Amino acid sequence: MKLLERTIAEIYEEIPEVSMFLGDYGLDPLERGIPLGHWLESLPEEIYEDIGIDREGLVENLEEYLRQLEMMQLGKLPPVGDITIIGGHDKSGTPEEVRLTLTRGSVTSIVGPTGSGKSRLLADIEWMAQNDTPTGRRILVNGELPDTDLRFSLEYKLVAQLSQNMNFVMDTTVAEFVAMHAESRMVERVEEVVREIVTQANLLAGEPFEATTPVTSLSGGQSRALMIADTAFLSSSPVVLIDEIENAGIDRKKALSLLVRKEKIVLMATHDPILALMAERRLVIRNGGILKVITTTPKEKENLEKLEALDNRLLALRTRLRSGELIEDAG
Ligand SMILES: Nc1ncnc2c1ncn2[C@@H]1O[C@H](COP(=O)(O)OP(=O)(O)OP(=O)(O)O)[C@@H](O)[C@H]1O
Repeated sequence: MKLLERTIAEIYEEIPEVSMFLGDYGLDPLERGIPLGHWLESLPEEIYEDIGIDREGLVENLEEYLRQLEMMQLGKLPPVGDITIIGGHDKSGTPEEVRLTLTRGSVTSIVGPTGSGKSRLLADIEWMAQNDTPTGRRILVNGELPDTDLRFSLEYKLVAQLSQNMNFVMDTTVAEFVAMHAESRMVERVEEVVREIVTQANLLAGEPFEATTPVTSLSGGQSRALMIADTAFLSSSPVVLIDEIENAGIDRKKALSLLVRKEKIVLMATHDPILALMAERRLVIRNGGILKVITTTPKEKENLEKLEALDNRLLALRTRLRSGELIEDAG
């Protein structure tokens, strides 16, 4: 039920801080058996004039206060060190014999044909599934069942998603955009953090951009680089899910190492062999289930270097193509 529809007595009982919030405005409801919304409506105009805020403003401030309160309480929760995926079943109901723990600072790739269930696995993690999704999987946090409040909290996000397309609609500069995020995260030294994020994003992006560039004029690669740096530095979510980072015109290796350095648990669904081998483990999905868990072998890591050399050659060809050259020698 919405806050304003609940009685003041109920609210005070559950969230005593609300009486402190109202007290700061010199408000102290005597009759507490009525809904908070009714009481606020019943207050004469002069009172709102005295406290210098109208009813909507007061309600907005109360909502913001409650959001911050919730974040502070969540901040006191023990940090997430690892998550565990406990297998359910595939699309045919065959049990998935898996119990897999992913720790901070690790990268896991998810591979499998289209429609095999890669996104479903990411969604199970995002929702901290408890045998209540089509796969029957369960997700543990720090080896334990996650708190129900945590599961359904709007503020606490276990997962930050990086999707292929970033569509900026606001007319702000890069610096303003990042500063807004930093402020909403209640970060201190906002300017310093903004500078760091823009620098890091520039290291990932093929073409440089400035803090003063409007976000709407960033290229696909630049905006993706910005979102990755922003997530690494500002997102409090311990888990980062990446869907198809390929073709984004960014340095994928640096992007991953930036996220790992920030101690995230990174999972990425990918069809790109370079990305798949950069991960230390890959989950092979088939028919909705985790078929195999492969640890990247030393031989594969060696091959990674060859694949990167190949990729660089392709990249060079792409650059030549773009600049209008003939590609008669593909070497
Ligand atoms: N174990 C399962 N049991 C039942 N349904 C499942 C299971 N796993 C996945 N599904 C369902 O199968 C469908 C396809 O899965 P999903 O979209 O995750 O595939 P995908 O591998 O991400 O595909 P793409 O590569 O095309 O994005 C979805 O409707 C999903 O809910």
